Amino acid sequence: MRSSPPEVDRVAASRAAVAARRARATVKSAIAAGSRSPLDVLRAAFESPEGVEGRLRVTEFLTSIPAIGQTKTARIMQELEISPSKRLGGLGRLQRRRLREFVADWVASHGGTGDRLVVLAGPTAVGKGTVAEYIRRHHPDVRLSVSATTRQPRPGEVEGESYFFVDDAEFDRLIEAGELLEWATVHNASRYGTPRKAVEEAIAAGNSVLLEIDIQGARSVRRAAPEATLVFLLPPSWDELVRRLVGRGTESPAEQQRRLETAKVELAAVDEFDHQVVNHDVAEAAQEVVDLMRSRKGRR
Ligand SMILES: Nc1nc2c(ncn2[C@@H]2O[C@H](COP(=O)(O)OP(=O)(O)O)[C@@H](O)[C@H]2O)c(=O)[nH]1
Ligand SMILES: Nc1ncnc2c1ncn2[C@@H]1O[C@H](COP(=O)(O)OP(=O)(O)O)[C@@H](O)[C@H]1O
Repeated sequence: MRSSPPEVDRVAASRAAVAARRARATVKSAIAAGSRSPLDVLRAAFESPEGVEGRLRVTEFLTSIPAIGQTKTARIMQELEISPSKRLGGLGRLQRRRLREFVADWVASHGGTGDRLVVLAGPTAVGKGTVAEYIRRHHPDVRLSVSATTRQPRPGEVEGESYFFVDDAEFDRLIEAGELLEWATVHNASRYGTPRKAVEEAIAAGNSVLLEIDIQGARSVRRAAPEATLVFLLPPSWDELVRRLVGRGTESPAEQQRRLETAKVELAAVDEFDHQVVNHDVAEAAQEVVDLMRSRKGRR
């Protein structure tokens, strides 16, 4: 005999589903923030397949691990021969073993001492902004530094998200007070600088921070923080760089010409950098940068 009308059952079931989703989100954030080891989550999932951890999809679990994005997850799933719909609790014995071995290797080679401060620089229009934006959207564990600038906001740009827009007097004050980790005048136009405090606080809290700045700024960071990792974003070819600059259509032909002259000089700086990433495809370049943020073996 029913003890409650069907609507009550439905409400209770949907409440339970929301609670279960929340619980899974909590586990994922804990993995992403590094406060819970992925191996510990696997152990819990295999012990009680119907528990929160056991109900996590393998894809959700993998993408929660810092430096594993969607592209890499798809590749791992294929290698481990696990279908994308599988939950951790629903894996067979062989799949469990393969996944555990994979995660143990990953933790051993990526855990703990990842490179915390990473600079992404490169010539004009190579795609720095595009790759940084992709990382912001797909890798929420990576903190992107928000620069201060004296340039005017463009339509759609948000104060404190795109930049901190300040006037010349305030920028002078920031420099004098030592509040900038580095700063530079970019494209002979406006001044841009990295607020020091936000970077230091994020690193102290155990987060990785990415600075998308120009090449002069990258050199200043190297002086101020020698432990930082410098990544140079390269275009697939010179012609493609020209196409991207022209295609973006945000500069006049004269300004484009000037920037291309600067780009030639900047490309010569590539050897000063720890790593080079070619921006063929935005998602792949972003994944490479994120991987470098964690790899201990990556440094030259
Ligand atoms: N040194 C330095 N360069 C920055 C900083 N923030 C942005 N930049 C660089 O300033 C340049 C101009 O950026 P932006 O005004 O967004 O214009 P866009 O590159 O033409 O879209 C880019 O090369 C950025 O990498 C910063 O804090 N410090
Ligand atoms: N991998 C890519 N393939 C094709 N076009 C790209 C790629 N990355 C960026 N772009 C395009 O190139 C132009 C310049 O990119 P942008 O991010 O503004 O460069 P930067 O910040 O280095 O000056 C933009 O129009 C952008 O959409």
